[in-house]
Amino acid sequence: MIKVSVIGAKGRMGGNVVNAVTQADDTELALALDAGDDLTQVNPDNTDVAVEFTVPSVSLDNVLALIGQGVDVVVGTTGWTDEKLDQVRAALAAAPRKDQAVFIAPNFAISAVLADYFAGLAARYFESAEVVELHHPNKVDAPSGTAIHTAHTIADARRAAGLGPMPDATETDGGSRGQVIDGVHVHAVRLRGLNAHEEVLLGNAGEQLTIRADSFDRGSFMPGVLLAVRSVSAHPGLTIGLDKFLDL
Ligand SMILES: NC(=O)c1ccc[n+]([C@@H]2O[C@H](COP(=O)([O-])OP(=O)(O)OC[C@H]3O[C@@H](n4cnc5c(N)ncnc54)[C@H](O)[C@@H]3O)[C@@H](O)[C@H]2O)c1
Ligand SMILES: O=C(O)C1=N[C@H](C(=O)O)CCC1
Repeated sequence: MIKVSVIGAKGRMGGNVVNAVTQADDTELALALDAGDDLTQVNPDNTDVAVEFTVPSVSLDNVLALIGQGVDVVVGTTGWTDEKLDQVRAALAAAPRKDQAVFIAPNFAISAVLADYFAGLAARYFESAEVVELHHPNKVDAPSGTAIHTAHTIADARRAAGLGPMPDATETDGGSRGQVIDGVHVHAVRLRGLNAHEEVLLGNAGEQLTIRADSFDRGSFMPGVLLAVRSVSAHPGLTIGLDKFLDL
């Protein structure tokens, strides 16, 4: 049995992870912690893998503390920057165990992982590409971590193909053209009734390809979370993206 502690256990995602870990045959719930709880309770005696779903403002500190406690960590919280990732790598280099592992996924839903992958395959064939992400209005960050990741995926593919900037005659923009991430426009919608959705629009003269992923409920993330829990310890160091654990 894999002993799993959940950080952010009272949250929308953390609560689902508690249930998923309790119900799976090969995992058992160790500690369920939330804001105000002492993370030093989490240690290799009671925990193999800690799963962290909190808020972007606290996630880095939590992950650094968990690394220091000697456990492997699966992270779903958004808000990761290159600087924060470097701090995780440095902490892993100084970790109590030399084979310690941290896994971070912008999105654990197979539909979203594949949408990102397909966008990377398609991007080099199109003049234009934009990302629209649509989420529930309780989400605190915009654009979504998934959309930021997809924008970089598209930009990397365009660079590798030698594509230049996208056509765009816009001269005035009060914000309507969205946030530009790595040269890709990203638009965020917050709407009651939605959960987590992403559309990648790719255009050429006279044609369009749309790649869309919809997570209608948070259960859609749980197979990916469990896959990460089962896989993380075999991948020492920092790994980013569920595609690394899939045979794509
Ligand atoms: N990777 C994915 O597939 C995926 C899917 C859904 C959501 N998310 C991300 O996961 C994060 C959480 O989303 P949510 O909808 O569950 O949010 P939420 O607000 O429902 O839950 C966050 C929880 O974290 C707790 N928390 C706050 N500070 C804490 C601290 N210092 N220590 C421990 N717990 C603390 C809160 O009390 C709350 O219970 C967000 O960043 C969201 O974007 C990722
Ligand atoms: O509901 C959220 O919040 C989600 N956050 C992640 C993101 O920002 O990409 C994943 C999708 C759901």
